Amino acid sequence: MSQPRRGQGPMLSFTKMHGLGNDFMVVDAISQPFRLRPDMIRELADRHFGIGFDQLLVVEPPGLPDVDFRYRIFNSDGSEVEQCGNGARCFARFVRDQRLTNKKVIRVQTAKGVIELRVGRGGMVTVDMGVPELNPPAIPFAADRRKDVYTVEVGDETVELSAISMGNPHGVLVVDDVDAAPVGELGPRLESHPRFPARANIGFLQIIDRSHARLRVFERGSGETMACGSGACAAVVAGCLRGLLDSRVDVELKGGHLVIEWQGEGAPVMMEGPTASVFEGQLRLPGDQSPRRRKSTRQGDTRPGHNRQQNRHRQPATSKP
Ligand SMILES: N[C@H](CCC[C@H](N)C(=O)O)C(=O)O
Repeated sequence: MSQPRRGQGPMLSFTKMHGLGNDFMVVDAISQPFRLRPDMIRELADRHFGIGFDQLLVVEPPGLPDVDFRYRIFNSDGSEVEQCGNGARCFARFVRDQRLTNKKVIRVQTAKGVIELRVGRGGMVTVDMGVPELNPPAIPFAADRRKDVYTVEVGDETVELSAISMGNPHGVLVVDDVDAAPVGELGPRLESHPRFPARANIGFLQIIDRSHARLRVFERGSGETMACGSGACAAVVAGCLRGLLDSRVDVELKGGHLVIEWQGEGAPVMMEGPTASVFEGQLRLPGDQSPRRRKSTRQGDTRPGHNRQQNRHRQPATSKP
């Protein structure tokens, strides 16, 4: 890991937050200029040489008439993605803490649509995560037709998983014991499996009873996290599709509990959980904000989830000045 370049650019204010230990650097890009290339995001995400976070969340002015903010999400590998459930709850708390709004029902535009955040008491936030997408091409997942459970070859193994999009792609396996689940071995192999052309978040779901479950998630672009909000939503959808869960489920993750509700196909998934604001900080951005010339001229796909390490030529994560 190269040492972070000494900053010569402007100071950037940020807030460190988390939802059940899924942690975020949150930036108000409305009140301050903000440009970060994927390589800079990776440096800041590093838990030894940088700030350390699973995702960077960016608050931008709305791009649609009936929306309060635009919500951009970057994984620790620098890839920009479509959804972050734990991040959405922290986003709602952040924009109120920073006095960017005093609304208690906040509509935000993500890369894949509009979600609604409802601020409750004591840092609790409920998010309408939208209607889950089950049609393979829209997930995206390679399959000749839609099924509740797919059989996927992984090396010389065969696994059964559900494929669901919550705006971002998820694969969900049902296991007997999450503590014994091969998250570290199978997670990365499925995250980058060819049947998930935009990669995927991989959930390992243990059913306790019809209204209680345990879950671990190997996240796309960040590895295993303490919690994954969109992953909990996808897991409950998978459990319901398999006839294993009822419509309201307490999901226990490593970092704590989320309550997920889904009334069935065509209905949105509702997620309720806590938020925490840990500290505020400032950093001096590197002065060199122009896109860096790289030896490899490989042009990567700039769609969410496609920005892998070797693709350095994405447009920097910028907000309109
Ligand atoms: N790694 C995810 C984004 C963050 C999702 C997670 N932190 C959540 O709470 O939903 C992806 O690449 O789609």
